[in-house]
Amino acid sequence: MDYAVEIEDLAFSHKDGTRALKGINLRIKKGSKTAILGPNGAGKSTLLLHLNGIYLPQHGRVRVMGLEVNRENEKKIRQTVGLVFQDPDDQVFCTTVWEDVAFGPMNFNLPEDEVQRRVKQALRAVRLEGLEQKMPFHLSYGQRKRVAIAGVLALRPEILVLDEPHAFLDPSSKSELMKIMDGINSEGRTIIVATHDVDFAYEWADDVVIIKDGRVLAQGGPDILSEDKVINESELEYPVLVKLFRKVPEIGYDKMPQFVDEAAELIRQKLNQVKN
Ligand SMILES: Nc1ncnc2c1ncn2[C@@H]1O[C@H](COP(=O)(O)OP(=O)(O)OP(=O)(O)O)[C@@H](O)[C@H]1O
Repeated sequence: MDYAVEIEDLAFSHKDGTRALKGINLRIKKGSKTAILGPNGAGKSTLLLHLNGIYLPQHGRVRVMGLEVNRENEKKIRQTVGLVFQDPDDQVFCTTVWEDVAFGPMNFNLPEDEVQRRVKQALRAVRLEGLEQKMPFHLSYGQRKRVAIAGVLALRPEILVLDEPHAFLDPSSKSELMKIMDGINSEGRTIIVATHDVDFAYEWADDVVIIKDGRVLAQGGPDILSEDKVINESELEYPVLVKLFRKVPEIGYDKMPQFVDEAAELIRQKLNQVKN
């Protein structure tokens, strides 16, 4: 099995002494869509910041695409792993949208025509064409978030890491972002998302990692989000579909539905049985 991320016994304390990570062991499959879930303060952001070397391991090790995360590999790591912060205002700072998205590729000294090509493609991917000359400051929050994503996409990272990409986005921007992420994943890139949104994780991810109190509590397919033990220990909630189907066990199902269409089909089958 090929892994995009391999973490062994990672521990990390912040400068004020807060022990944010207390021995994380985790492997994330290459090409997967992985959701990292956990309550506030669980250590998700601290973990993500280790994936592109913003934080370096104080104890244990982190490898991305086989590369050890350490100071010597810093430049390669930043090219391999693109990190989109929770708040776009921590990331978007240039005078125009175009300059902002071009900033990363220019910093890697790519030729001018290659920079132009990448910026154009990244802006197309996040559907921000036509806003190239706007000041990011004059855009909406959701649009600034997409500028931040485009800036990372323009670096063509093999692993894309997003911290709470849905925070403060309206429902249509959320589903648009989901399509953008799926498009990037279909090119074979690994996508890792930290989120509080269990419904999103249940529907979108093919691997779910639950972090609590600086440790990995559980990892597996999205169906782990229907397990009592996992939900009780993690302080998360069941996804809405799971909540609904747990209340009507008489519908009868072999496997808890993961998608609305699947759930609708089960209900339809049950109604037909009743009618006949
Ligand atoms: N820069 C920092 N300095 C000191 N403590 C920090 C810092 N950043 C995070 N922490 C602490 O480390 C722990 C883990 O925080 P982290 O932000 O990684 O959690 P999280 O799971 O991302 O939380 P949330 O879901 O609320 O964003 C928390 O106790 C937090 O207060």
